[in-house]
Amino acid sequence: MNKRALLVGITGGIGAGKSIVARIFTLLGVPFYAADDRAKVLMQTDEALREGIQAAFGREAYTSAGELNRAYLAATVFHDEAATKRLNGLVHPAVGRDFSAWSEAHQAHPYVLKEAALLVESGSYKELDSLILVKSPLVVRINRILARDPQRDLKQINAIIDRQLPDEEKARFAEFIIKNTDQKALIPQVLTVDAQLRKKAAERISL
Ligand SMILES: CC(C)(COP(=O)(O)OP(=O)(O)OC[C@H]1O[C@@H](n2cnc3c(N)ncnc32)[C@H](O)[C@@H]1O)[C@@H](O)C(=O)NCCC(=O)NCCS
Ligand SMILES: Nc1ncnc2c1ncn2[C@@H]1O[C@H](COP(=O)(O)OP(=O)(O)OP(=O)(O)O)[C@@H](O)[C@H]1O
Repeated sequence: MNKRALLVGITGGIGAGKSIVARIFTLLGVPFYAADDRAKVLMQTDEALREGIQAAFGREAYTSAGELNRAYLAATVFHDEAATKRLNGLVHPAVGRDFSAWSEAHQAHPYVLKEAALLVESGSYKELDSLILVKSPLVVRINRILARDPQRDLKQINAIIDRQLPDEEKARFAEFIIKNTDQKALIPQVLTVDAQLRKKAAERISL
């Protein structure tokens, strides 16, 4: 008998709508781990990680007040594939450890959700039981990010897109696809996926 909560990933390219979809799951009572947000907290609070980031990217990676200098890091890494890889190599292991501890504390639920832009790229989807891909047309994503992130220009958004796998590649690893376009309502799609995941979790327990 396996009573462990299913580990479910939710991924998608920049601006696809992962966070908005994840918020609907949280309204259904599903525990939710926002890896991109946790990454920033860990970059701030994990001393070994801070030192690694400063050694790789210089003292400017943190402000004089000790805050993570996101604008500097974004400008430094996203236009440079090797630099992005170096940052990922420092941050992703710390996030992996943090997620393991978090998911251990939520075992009583049928399933938990881990949201991250890079679940496929980082290979961490292999440690999950299921993957949801949130998809939106590229032009819609770009316009949403231009509206959401005034600090980012089109050049930086395109650089970020270049650092991520295209949806067609990600879709090969996804069990569920949620389409976030103006043509398709999100809530019914989330309800369908939630019902299927609860069924999958219940079937595992009865095995
Ligand atoms: C470089 C940082 C500080 C820039 O912060 P900023 O607030 O400007 O951007 P934000 O984090 O909101 O990222 C914007 C979008 O870029 C994409 N993105 C973020 N990190 C990466 C990355 N390493 N590679 C490719 N795309 C990325 C995501 O779609 C994300 O939503 C930040 O993105 C970061 O710390 N990235 C490394 C951590 C990471 O890999 N996070 C993602 C998975 S855990
Ligand atoms: N269906 C929608 N209708 C209206 N606005 C939307 C819709 N989906 C997403 N948005 C808006 O588009 C922006 C991007 O969505 P969201 O932050 O959920 O994307 P994300 O995939 O989490 O992006 P990132 O990878 O950058 O974190 C947000 O401002 C969000 O409110």
